[in-house]
Amino acid sequence: MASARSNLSTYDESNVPDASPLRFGIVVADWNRDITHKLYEGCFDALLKHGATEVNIHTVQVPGTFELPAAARILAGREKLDAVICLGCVIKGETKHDEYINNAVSQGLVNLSIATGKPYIFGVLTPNTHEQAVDRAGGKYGNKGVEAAVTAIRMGELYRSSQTAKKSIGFGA
Ligand SMILES: Nc1c(NC[C@H](O)[C@H](O)[C@H](O)CO)[nH]c(=O)[nH]c1=O
Ligand SMILES: CC(=O)[C@@H](O)COP(=O)(O)O
Repeated sequence: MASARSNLSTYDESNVPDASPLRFGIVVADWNRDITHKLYEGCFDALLKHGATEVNIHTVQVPGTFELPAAARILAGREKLDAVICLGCVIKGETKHDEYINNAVSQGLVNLSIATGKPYIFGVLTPNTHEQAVDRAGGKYGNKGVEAAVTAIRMGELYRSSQTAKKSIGFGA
């Protein structure tokens, strides 16, 4: 459903678990930083709103969206995390470069999620214009960073409970 019909910042709060036990990574791309920093603000505030603590939110910045999967994997190897949120904005140019970035990053993050069992969240805007990005970074269609945070809380809780179950029946983490 298009963002115009389903605001990115609107969700069922009763469906969001307590985030206080959860540990999050956030990786933010510098490209289009006027947009990505708005995504980060929305994401960070949404995590805190649902109980996450600042000490459990680990943030790194990378040059561009293409670097998000590698940095996310590095961060997940350095910190014990229940979910890793990746924030970027790839605005269509004259060539197909945007398609190569977006396809690589989306595939990379889903591959990481499936291979590791840990949720890597795709918080990347792929607009045709800067205006479309503004609309989705705290504008009239909400904030993609909020959507990414809520997804990370729900998936992070699922991951953490799976790790707890493993320990309870004797499997290592
Ligand atoms: N054009 C955009 C880029 N391009 C840079 C790539 O993400 C990458 O850093 C470079 O290809 C070197 O590996 N990145 C964005 O995040 N957004 C863009 O619109
Ligand atoms: C998506 C991008 O990397 C963008 O800056 C490329 O622009 P262009 O396709 O006009 O070279």
